[in-house]
Order: sequence, then structure tokens, then C-alpha cells
Amino acid sequence: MPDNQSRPVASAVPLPPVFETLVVVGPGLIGSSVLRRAREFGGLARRVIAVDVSPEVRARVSELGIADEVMADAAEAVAQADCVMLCVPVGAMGPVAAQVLPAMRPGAILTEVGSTKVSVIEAITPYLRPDVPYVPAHPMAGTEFSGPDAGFATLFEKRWCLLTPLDNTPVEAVDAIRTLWERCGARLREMTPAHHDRVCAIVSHLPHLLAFTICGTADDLADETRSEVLDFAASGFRDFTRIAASDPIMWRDIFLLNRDALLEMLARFMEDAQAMARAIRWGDEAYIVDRIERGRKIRKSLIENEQA
Ligand SMILES: NC(=O)C1=CN([C@@H]2O[C@H](COP(=O)(O)OP(=O)(O)OC[C@H]3O[C@@H](n4cnc5c(N)ncnc54)[C@H](O)[C@@H]3O)[C@@H](O)[C@H]2O)C=CC1
Ligand SMILES: O=C(O)C(=O)Cc1ccc(O)cc1
Repeated sequence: MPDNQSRPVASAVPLPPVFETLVVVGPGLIGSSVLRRAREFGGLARRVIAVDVSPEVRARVSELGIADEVMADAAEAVAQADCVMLCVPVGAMGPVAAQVLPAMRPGAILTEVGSTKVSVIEAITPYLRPDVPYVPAHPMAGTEFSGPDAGFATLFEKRWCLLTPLDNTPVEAVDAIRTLWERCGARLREMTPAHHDRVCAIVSHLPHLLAFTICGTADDLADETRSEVLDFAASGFRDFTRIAASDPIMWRDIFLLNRDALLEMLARFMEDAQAMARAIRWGDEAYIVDRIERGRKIRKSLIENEQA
């Protein structure tokens, strides 16, 4: 059981649900966690419907019993909803929005959970309707696993959920999505989509890029030297392999759709790595110690922040 999993706490007075019918398109890690939250804790929606293109995913979600209905036809499903949450890979957000928006009821809210915001908003915008508020969101919670079996109801507890509303997003719609995520246990923050993409490039996308790259480099070395690089890989390398086990399609999409911010952060990282290489070459002890101390400080304040 993951660290942040816990049993549901029965609330004395059940909260009225935020929505009547919530449709989750793409009940993978994130979507199935929202469905489980709705089931196990209540307060999200009276009825939840899951939609997926994959027959295997639909069959598994039915077996798990985490949705009231499981459907293949997104348009048919969303016609019943007062909230539609897209939980598909970021590269699929535009095509899925094109499918669902014409079928949505006037006044129903469209939201999504994509890891990049500027490009997802750009992909969805051509299909938006004036009578369907759109609230872009990004729960900063996840694991290296994907699919409906990977989800769990407490995934979002004490994690940040970033909202990047558009200038014309009605405040009532933002408030409803804020409440939905608060009831998932998340902490909320609003920011512009461009700021979101720069922040996520440094705290999430670049670390994944580094993890994929270092694992590839170690694997190449093991091949070249026929050595036991991977057999004896110690804990530092092990930590990278967890992140490097993440889904290739999801991360391909994120890298390509947050290209500018990610390349900017990568360039800055490479300059700093070059400076560290120089310090090592010339025996600049003070520089090396200073950089390591900064890392330790960041780790300490992050843990303190999480415990607050
Ligand atoms: N994995 C993570 O840790 C986090 C992911 N996200 C974002 O959440 C979204 C979903 O990620 P995961 O849940 O990890 O993915 P996942 O791979 O576990 O689930 C995605 C689901 O979408 C379905 N799907 C794909 N194309 C579809 C389409 N056209 N119509 C209907 N269903 C479709 C897939 O069959 C799959 O069941 C992505 O946009 C990702 O960037 C956000 C926060 C954390
Ligand atoms: O597993 C990890 O370490 C993650 O970083 C999970 C994650 C992946 C993608 C996101 O947009 C947010 C969180």
C-alpha cells in the first residue's frame, strides 16, 4: 500500500456532492483515483461515469466497480453530465475535446488534468463553447504507474492541485472545481498557464528527462563494457529508476507539448552541470560544498513544507 494511502474516514454529516453526474474520460492512474475518491469518500458526485477508448480498460474499470457506468461512446456519456473531466494523455486532449464538447449540456463544466497547460489550452480552445465553462487543472500527484489498477483514493491528499483558469472562465466554475479537488484532499493554487508550464518544467519535467537519460547512459555503459553497472547500482541510481519507469506515451507528449519551457530549463541545468564539472576539474572545494549544501537545504524545507 503506498505511503499516503489510508482508510476513508466516515464523515458525521455527509457533504452534498459538488456535481450530479461526473464523467471521467480516461480512467487510468489519475482518472481512476478520482473515481475511487468519489466512491470511498463521497462529496464529489452523485453518479460517476467512466469512458475509455480501450476495451481492456473499460472491462477492468467495470470489474473494479469504481464507476456507476462504463461507456465507450464519449458523446453519449457526456450528454448526461454536469462535469466532464478529461484524464487522457496531453496529446489526446484536443481530439477528445473535439469529440465531447458538442455533446455537452449547456452550463456543464469541462475540466482536465493535463501535466502541461499552455498547449493543452491551445488544443482545446478551438472547440470551446460560450455556454460550457472550461477550468484547466493539474493535480501535482502521481506515481510511475499507469492504468486503472494503479489508482487509489488518497493519491491527492496534501498534494497541490494547480488551477490555470482563462480570463473569461466564470468564477463559479472555478469554485466548483476547486471544491472538487479540496474534497480529494488537495491544496489549491491558481496561476497563469505560462507560469505553470515553467514551474512544472523545473520541478517535474526536467527531473523525468534526467531520469530517463541517466538510465539510458548507464544501460549503454553496461552494454559497452559488459560490466555490472546495473547489477551493483546503488540507492542514488535506484531512485532515478523509479521515475524512469513512467509511461513512455505520457512523457513523450509532455516533453513535446512543453518544449519551450523544458528546453529553457534544460539549458540552464546544463550550464550549472558544466560549472560543477569545472569545479571538480579545478578542485574548487567551496563551490562543490556550496552546491551540495543547497541541495540538502531544499530537501529539508520540502519535507518541512509537506509536514506543515
Ligand atoms: N501519471 C501521473 O503521475 C500524472 C498524470 N497527469 C496527467 O493526467 C493525464 C492522465 O495520466 P495517467 O492517468 O497517468 O494516464 P493513464 O495512462 O494511466 O490513463 C490514461 C487513460 O486514457 C485513455 N485514453 C487515451 N486516449 C483516449 C481517448 N482518446 N479517449 C478516451 N480514453 C483515452 C487510456 O486508454 C488510459 O486508460 C495525462 O494528461 C497526464 O499528463 C497529471 C498528474 C500526474
Ligand atoms: O511519480 C512521480 O514522481 C511524479 O512526478 C508523478 C507526476 C507525474 C506527472 C505530473 O504531472 C505530476 C506528478
